[in-house]
Amino acid sequence: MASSKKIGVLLMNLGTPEAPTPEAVRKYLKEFLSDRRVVDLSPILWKPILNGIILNLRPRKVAKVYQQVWMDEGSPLLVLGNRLRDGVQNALDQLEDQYVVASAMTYGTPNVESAANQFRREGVSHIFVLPMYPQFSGTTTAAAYDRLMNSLAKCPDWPTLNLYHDYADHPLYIQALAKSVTRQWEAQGEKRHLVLSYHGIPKRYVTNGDPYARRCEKTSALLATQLGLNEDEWTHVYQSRFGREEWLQPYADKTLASMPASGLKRINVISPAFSIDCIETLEEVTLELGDEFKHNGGEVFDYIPALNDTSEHIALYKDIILENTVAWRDEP
Ligand SMILES: C=CC1=C(C)c2cc3[nH]c(cc4nc(cc5[nH]c(cc1n2)c(C)c5CCC(=O)O)C(CCC(=O)O)=C4C)c(C)c3C=C
Ligand SMILES: [Fe+2]
Ligand SMILES: [Fe+2]
Repeated sequence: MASSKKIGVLLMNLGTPEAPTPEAVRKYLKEFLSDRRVVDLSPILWKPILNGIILNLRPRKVAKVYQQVWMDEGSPLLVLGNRLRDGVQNALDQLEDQYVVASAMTYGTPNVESAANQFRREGVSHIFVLPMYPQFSGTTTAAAYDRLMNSLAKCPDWPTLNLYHDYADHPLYIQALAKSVTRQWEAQGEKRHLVLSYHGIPKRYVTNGDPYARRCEKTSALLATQLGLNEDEWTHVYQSRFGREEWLQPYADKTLASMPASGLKRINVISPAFSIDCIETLEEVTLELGDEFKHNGGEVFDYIPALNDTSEHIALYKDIILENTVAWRDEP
């Protein structure tokens, strides 16, 4: 007999400003950049830099960038993330009426408290938490879990929880990325050198034990194998450097600037660390890195979109969810 137990699925992502305005961006950056998982410097050192310099200069500049990518319904990270959430809910509903899929951001809204209220209303007793980061990092996945635990710290009773680690090497994730690449190659009528550009983190974090770089390298190697690429047909880089210390290398901007001189003038760029397109992919990769490449002699640059709400992405999330909740489904 089918169980009547309700299982919650909590999709967690980073967070995004509520509006493309300097005020909203300031509020967002203040919360995000005050998290010591993200910037681990001593608050005595970091607070004056954050409050005195960054939060005075960056919001106006970054708000203009958000204005360039903003959608009618809101920030791309939120809008496209909601579409994926709805797609996953529909896919699960076709199997059984047992799952409630909600999304929450680590910073800003919707937050874990609003998701918890939805779960409570729907009688959810078991929650599978799926951070939307394919490669685990303390700066993202663990920060999401810190946020969840802080919320639960005030709770006298807990749901049963299953916290997912990551899916950097999940076969359906690699297949979904490969499908995106081949779809792009078919549409453009040629196969090009493939740049895999990941969001960076400070190199020191990896030296101190963050597995992120290792997980990114794993994804790249598996995708290259899946696509049958030789070593000289793909390049692994890190983008989004922030601040003065050394971040993971090779840097995307420097690498792309040097490619045309070595004969690589027609490229595709994919950003596997982003499950959903956002300011970092729509502006930093598509516009900034594209310009950098072309200013240095590059001829053709095309970004391959994130998996967003494609059927392959929905199938991947559905598979992860079903596999990790199988024991709960059959409980009386
Ligand atoms: C300052 C340190 C930062 C670390 C470490 C970092 C890690 C990290 N971030 C993502 C995913 C996203 N980052 C996004 C935006 C963003 N990231 C940083 C800084 C760090 N990220 C900043 C300051 C910003 C805001 C924009 C800016 O001011 O430049 C986003 C997009 C949010 C959006 O609204 O669109 C995502 C997603 C990963 C995966 C990661 C490490 C693994
Ligand atoms: Fe970031
Ligand atoms: Fe950036």
